[in-house]
Amino acid sequence: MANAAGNGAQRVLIAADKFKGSLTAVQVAERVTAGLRRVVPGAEVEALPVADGGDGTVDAAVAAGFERHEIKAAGPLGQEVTAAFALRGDTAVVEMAEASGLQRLPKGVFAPLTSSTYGSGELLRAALDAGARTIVFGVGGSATTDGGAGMLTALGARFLDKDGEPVAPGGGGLADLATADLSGLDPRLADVELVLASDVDNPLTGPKGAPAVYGPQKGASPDDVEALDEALAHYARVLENAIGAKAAEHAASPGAGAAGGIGYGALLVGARFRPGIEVMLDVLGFAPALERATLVITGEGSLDEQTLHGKAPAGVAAAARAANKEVIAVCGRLALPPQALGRAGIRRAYPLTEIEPDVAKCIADAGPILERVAEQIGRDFLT
Ligand SMILES: Nc1ncnc2c1ncn2[C@@H]1O[C@H](COP(=O)(O)OP(=O)(O)OP(=O)(O)O)[C@@H](O)[C@H]1O
Ligand SMILES: O=C(O)[C@H](O)CO
Repeated sequence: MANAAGNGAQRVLIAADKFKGSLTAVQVAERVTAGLRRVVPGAEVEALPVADGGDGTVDAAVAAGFERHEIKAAGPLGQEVTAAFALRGDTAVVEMAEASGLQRLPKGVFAPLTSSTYGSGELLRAALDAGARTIVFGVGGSATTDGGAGMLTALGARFLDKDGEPVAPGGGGLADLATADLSGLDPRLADVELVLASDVDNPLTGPKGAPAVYGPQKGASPDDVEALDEALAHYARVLENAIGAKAAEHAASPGAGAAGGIGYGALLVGARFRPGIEVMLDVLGFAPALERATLVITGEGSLDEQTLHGKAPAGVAAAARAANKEVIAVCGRLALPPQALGRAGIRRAYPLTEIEPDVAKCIADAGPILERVAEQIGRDFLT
């Protein structure tokens, strides 16, 4: 294939997300760089691992120069976990999945009714303690469906049952909620810019709400989904009694249903919703890197229908297309036809399965196979 630059002087920007389950975004960038350099030893390559607010977001920020801060926080089941946030100057990147993500559950365990976001609130508090004035709150990949009640509790809110006792952790416990009191919320929240960097734009409840759409991936049965939907709707009504109509407006807003409704909790404390990949591209310094590039390589584990709905490669491709830069993609598996890729601004995708048809092998041996894929890209675009 002809080199798009026509003179062998491509400047490549690798801006890919992780291959979930096989490679981190940093490893994807390293392997692609290694493969390209094997074909063109002096290739100009810049790596900018990306994330969409879900798991991997703190790692991407750290790769872009943020400092990693670790704290002990509550995991989804209340167990102690080590969770990190990222800080640069007075901007923090807090990833809810660090404390409350699916990967924080013991292997094979799901707890759709009882998982709590308390640890995410502890992470936000730690970011405030560290002096953050802007907090990018990346959400997605959660184990939880508690409407952010755990997070708000860690930040000073009180959620009580009819006997004045705290309700049980998790979305299930919200069915017993009688009163909500937000008066004790950390006052520093009023002074920070809080950005809800969300992977999805669902409302809190209803057919497109958090329990119905994302409950099943957290192990919720149809009965659990119904119970969670009712509990979250009840929670929103109790909050409406406590703070007025804006509670109901937030529940219906885009992103309220992100990460089991933690989006709703974040909106209640003044967060502004933005698509996660857009926020992260800003935070990571994508625009200046894009300006330097002539060819962009994006990607993720599975390029599929979901990718087109605001996932990292779609966000990267949209920004690159707007800047008139050529975009190709690497992925583990490819489930999109060339026309759909084209519409998303991706000229060509290179799945690992083109080299190794056995998906299990592609996952087990992802790094070396990705290097071979990158060698092919080097031959197609850099020589
Ligand atoms: N090395 C690989 N080879 C083949 N398929 C892979 C490989 N790594 C990951 N996958 C596929 O990609 C899926 C993960 O997809 P992906 O990395 O796009 O994350 P996701 O589930 O869309 O979540 P997120 O929104 O966090 O990116 C895996 O379940 C698997 O099917
Ligand atoms: O965590 C979740 O529920 C999904 O990633 C959607 O935000």
